Amino acid sequence: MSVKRQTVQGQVADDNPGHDNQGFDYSQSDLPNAANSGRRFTSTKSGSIHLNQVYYTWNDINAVAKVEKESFKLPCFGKKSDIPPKEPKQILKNVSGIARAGEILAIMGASGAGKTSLLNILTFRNTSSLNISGTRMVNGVPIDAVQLTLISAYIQQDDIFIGTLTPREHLRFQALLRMDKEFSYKERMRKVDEVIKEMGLTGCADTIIGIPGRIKGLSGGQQKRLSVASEVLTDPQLLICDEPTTGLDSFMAANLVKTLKSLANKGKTIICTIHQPASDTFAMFDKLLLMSEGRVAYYGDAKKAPTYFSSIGYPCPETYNPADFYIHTLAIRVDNAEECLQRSKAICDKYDESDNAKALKATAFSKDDELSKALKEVAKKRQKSPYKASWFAQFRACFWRSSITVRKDPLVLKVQLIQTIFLSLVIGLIYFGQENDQESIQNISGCIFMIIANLTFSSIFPVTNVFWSELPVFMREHFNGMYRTDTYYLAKTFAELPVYLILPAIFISISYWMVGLNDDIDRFFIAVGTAVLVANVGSSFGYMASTVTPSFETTMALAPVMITPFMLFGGSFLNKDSIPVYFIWLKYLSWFLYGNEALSINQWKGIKNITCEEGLACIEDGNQVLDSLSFKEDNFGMSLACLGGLIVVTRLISYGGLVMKSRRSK
Ligand SMILES: Nc1ncnc2c1ncn2[C@@H]1O[C@H](COP(=O)(O)OP(=O)(O)OP(=O)(O)O)[C@@H](O)[C@H]1O
Repeated sequence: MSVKRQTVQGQVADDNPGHDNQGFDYSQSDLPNAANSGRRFTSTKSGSIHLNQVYYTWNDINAVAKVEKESFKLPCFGKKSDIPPKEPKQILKNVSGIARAGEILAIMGASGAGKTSLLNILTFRNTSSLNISGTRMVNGVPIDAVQLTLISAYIQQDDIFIGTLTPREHLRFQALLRMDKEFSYKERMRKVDEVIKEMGLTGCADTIIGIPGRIKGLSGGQQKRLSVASEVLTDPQLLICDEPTTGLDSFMAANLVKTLKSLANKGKTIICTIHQPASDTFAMFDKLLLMSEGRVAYYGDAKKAPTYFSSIGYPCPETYNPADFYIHTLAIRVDNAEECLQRSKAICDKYDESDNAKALKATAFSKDDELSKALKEVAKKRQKSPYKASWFAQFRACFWRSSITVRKDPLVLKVQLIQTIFLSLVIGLIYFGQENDQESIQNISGCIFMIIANLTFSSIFPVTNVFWSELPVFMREHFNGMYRTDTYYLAKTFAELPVYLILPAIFISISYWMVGLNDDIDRFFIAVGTAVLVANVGSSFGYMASTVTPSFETTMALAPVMITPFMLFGGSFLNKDSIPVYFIWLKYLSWFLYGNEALSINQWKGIKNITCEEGLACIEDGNQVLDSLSFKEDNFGMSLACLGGLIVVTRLISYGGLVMKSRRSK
């Protein structure tokens, strides 16, 4: 059979290698060359490029794990000695392949074959620990990480969403931030509706996505389709999926691959790694790249793989799922490693000599200077600012999404509201109906401490929970250039503000009158204002503790330890003037102290004639109460200002922590 083969600079040569080429053949008209007529790509002012067809090729990819020089200290001399470096490990060896428009290429192999490493290299992600050589080209143009992101979408294995949104809300948010500036709001919303239909999400478009273990929502298959839908919104011509069917049952997996197939049929180029697909799923793949021990064991037409394996002495039994057969044949079993390694080597050597490998090597594109220039120009723009939406548009979209979370996440509003009402009633009942007498002095002091402690704890822990559950979403979206850290953080702060205004107000409104605190209405409103400030210091402290610690567990372990000194030096357990000199700095950071001082002044200022039983040493008026606590009336304004200052400082530290977290993830 005559095979038309693409040669360097786009000339076509007739080639008859003597037997059927087992994998693929390209004719010149198949490949998007500069010589082809018509527009091959379009670029927009806002920094996007759209290729009509994407052919992604990679040639002779070699990857070697970087060897870190280790050293140890000799125990007696404290001198560092070098340990001889380990042998560098070759992860990938001369891996070549091509993913072409209109097809799904499946990358398969046993565990440890090198699939993830290859996908990481193809997507320019997580490769800092590898030394890489070889070329990666799109339509014959060598590309870098930024250029690849201009024309491709990467669907990661784990689906990460804000679980309180519905798919429609999620897609709207994506459309607002990821579609080009040229699209109007109406067009974006129309596109969202189109994608919902295209991805088969109509039935669940307005169902909550769900949070595992907390809120029941979409099935695994629906979530995966939503991940694909989020990427399809921007109409990328190349879709790279990391194990899209993992965690799905065979029916859902087949459904998902069907969706990918329909995208391929529209001219998109699809690459996916896949773990042991069922036979009906496998049948939908166009091309197959089988890997073993970091080498290519087969590249070519998926349907022709059985013939190829038969021709090299490994016929797939008729009743066997071909995918299982290839993986078993190429797997390195621990109990029989030597034989498996030899078999893997023999199969990969045979592939290297095969017509497929030769045809792949000979495939070349004519130089497309125009595309190369356009990619460079657009990438340069994107490097300057990766964001498609303006600062204000980012803020608006993030604010909109955070407001939905505030409204719908039970942890943010419902649970906190119930908690607030319950705790304020408990405090109200414990300290119910205080009179203007000697006993009330101690009781009110305890009540004020309880109010501050409750406002603090009920603000810190919900913030911490929500922050850590949202962090992966923020990391991924920020990494993908959807929004800046400051817009996200500011929008979130403003969206949550009503919660930290309303809940402390409810708390004080209930407990204040039950306890019988100062009945001057102005004093009540001042107490509400002070409580709002304390609750906001609490929530800001929650953000700070979360952003400066490395994990949720660490935050939960350290937050109480961090709060305790501020609580101890809050003026309730230890008189303000008795704080040891070496801890004095802590009192200036204690919102317990500022809150206590402000609420105590608000309560006792101007109170005369506190009832006293005859013959006992009594505190006679409010001023004496304040003196006994070492609080000064003049400090009232300063205490409120310090609470405000603490909010600003802790928010700024939290922002810094978030910036550091987002930088580390890159
Ligand atoms: N940075 C690295 N340093 C050292 N070894 C590495 C590194 N990255 C990958 N490897 C090794 O390379 C081999 C291939 O790993 P890779 O994760 O690519 O395999 P895989 O086919 O994706 O496997 P799985 O299906 O189990 O995820 C493994 O033996 C792995 O331990």
